[in-house]
Amino acid sequence: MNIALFGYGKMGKMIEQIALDRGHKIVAKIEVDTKEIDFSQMDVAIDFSMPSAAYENITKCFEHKVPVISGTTGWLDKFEEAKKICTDNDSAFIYASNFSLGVNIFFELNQYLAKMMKSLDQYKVSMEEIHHTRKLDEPSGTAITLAEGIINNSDYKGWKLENAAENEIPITAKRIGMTPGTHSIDYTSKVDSIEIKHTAHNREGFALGAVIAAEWIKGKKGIFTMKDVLNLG
Ligand SMILES: NC(=O)C1=CN([C@@H]2O[C@H](COP(=O)(O)OP(=O)(O)OC[C@H]3O[C@@H](n4cnc5c(N)ncnc54)[C@H](OP(=O)(O)O)[C@@H]3O)[C@@H](O)[C@H]2O)C=CC1
Ligand SMILES: O=C(O)C1=N[C@H](C(=O)O)C[C@H](O)C1
Repeated sequence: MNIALFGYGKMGKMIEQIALDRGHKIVAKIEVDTKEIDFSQMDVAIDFSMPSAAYENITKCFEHKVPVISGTTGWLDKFEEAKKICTDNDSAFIYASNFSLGVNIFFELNQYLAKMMKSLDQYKVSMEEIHHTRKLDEPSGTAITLAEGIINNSDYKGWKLENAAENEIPITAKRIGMTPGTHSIDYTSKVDSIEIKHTAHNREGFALGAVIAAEWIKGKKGIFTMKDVLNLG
């Protein structure tokens, strides 16, 4: 399969390696806002660029009917517009705040736990995410997905990084060294705590998930999620 990489930083380089190992060809590596891009050879585009660049990269691909796997976080204020452009152009799209198998299982576990805790008012939820110091956005896209998973299955109405109200999930974002990505959710009562946690040991899981998603989406049309790709029920 011919893959185009939009963004050739930490993730782009790791995706390239995994894609080559799995027998794919990299037909473009786009690092800046290039005007002259040849879309004709691309079976699938994978965007791991920057919050400020993702929307334009993704929608340009849709206009050329190239399916997109989008891992860039921090641009979701334009997500609905991007989905519309995908549909209008009969293209295909998967956005995931986290492409790793482990985190996608963790997303399911988080929702299950939120349902169980919904009626237990004695427990208060909080979340912590830790990433490397080069990360541009906070909280992480993964933390936002986790918060949405709780909000959709409980009486919590939103999330906040600071000064969360009683019905909002407080999220703490820490930036420490080279940390690839650690997310934990804590329910605390006066007598005990329940914590679930996912720790990425490196970026390989994210990159492999993105390549698997690219393989899965080739030839499809529409908007999908990693739950479709991984058959997680
Ligand atoms: N969904 C997931 O599973 C994961 C998502 N991410 C997200 O992916 C994104 C990238 O992460 P990471 O690779 O670590 O970041 P890096 O900063 O290492 O790489 C980003 C790259 O994008 C390049 N870039 C800048 N402008 C553009 C543009 N207009 N078009 C294309 N590329 C451009 C940068 O070039 P230059 O340096 O020259 O500016 C840089 O090489 C982040 O948003 C991160 O949060 C990361 C890991 C997993
Ligand atoms: O920027 C990163 O590094 C990561 N970003 C994603 C996020 O914002 O959740 C996924 C992963 O945690 C690594």
